[in-house]
Amino acid sequence: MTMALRPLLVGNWKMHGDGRNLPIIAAIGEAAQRHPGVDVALCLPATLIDRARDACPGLTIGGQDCHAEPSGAHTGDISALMLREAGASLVLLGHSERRRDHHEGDALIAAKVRAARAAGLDVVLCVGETAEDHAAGRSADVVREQLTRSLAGANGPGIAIAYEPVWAIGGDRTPEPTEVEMMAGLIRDTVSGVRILYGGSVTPDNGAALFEQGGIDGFLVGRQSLDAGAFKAILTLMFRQH
Ligand SMILES: O=C[C@H](O)COP(=O)(O)O
Repeated sequence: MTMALRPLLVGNWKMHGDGRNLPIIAAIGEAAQRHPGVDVALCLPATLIDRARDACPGLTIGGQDCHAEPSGAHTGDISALMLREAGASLVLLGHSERRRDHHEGDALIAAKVRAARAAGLDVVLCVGETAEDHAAGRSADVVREQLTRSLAGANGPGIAIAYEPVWAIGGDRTPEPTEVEMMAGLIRDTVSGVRILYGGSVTPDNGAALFEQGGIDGFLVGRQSLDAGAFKAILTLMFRQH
C-alpha cells in the first residue's frame, strides 16, 4: 500500500520582488497557518529570505539555487549553508531557467543536490522536457534521464520532484491531467518516497483538475505565487481535496 504524502505547495518568485512585497509574503504565511494540512513554501530571491523568515516564522522559505561548494572564490554565487543561515529550509534545483540561462547540466545539478542535503536543506528538483522533446514523443525518456542523473541516488522525504514541462512554463498552456498523471507515475516508479509536484502555468482555474486527476502531491507555482489572492485560492483547492 502507498502511504499518502502531505500535499506541498511551493511558490517560486524567480527574479521578482523586493521589500515592498513583504505584505504578500505575510498574507501567504497567514493563509498557510489556516491550512495546516498542506505544507506551503515560498522560494524567494536571496535578498528577501531573512526578512521573510522574520515576518512569517511559520512559513517555509526556500532559495532558488545554490552552489555545489560550501564556500570559495565564486563571485555572485550563494552556498547552501548561506541559504540555511539566512533562514531557508529548502532550495529549488535544476529549474529549466537555470538549465537554460546558466547551462546547468545534470552532473552539476547532482552536485548541488548533494551540497543542499549536506547543509540540511530540503530539495525541490525540477525536471521536464522541452517543446521539441514533447513533440517528438521523448518526454518520458528525457524526464527519466534527468531524474537518474540529477538525483544520483538521492531520495526520501527531503526531496520533492517538480515535473515542469518547459513548454508549459510562463504561458497559458498546460498538459492534460492524464499526461501529468502518466509522468507522475513514471517519477514515482523511478524515485522512491518523494513528493511529486506539477509546475507550469498553474492557476486557480486549472489547478483543481490537475490536482484531482494528475496523481500529484502538489504544485510549483510561478506567476500566481506573486498574487496572494491567486496563491491562496490554489492552496484552498488543495486543502479541500485533501
Ligand atoms: O517555478 C515555477 C514554474 O517555472 C512555473 O512558472 P509559471 O507558473 O509562471 O508558469
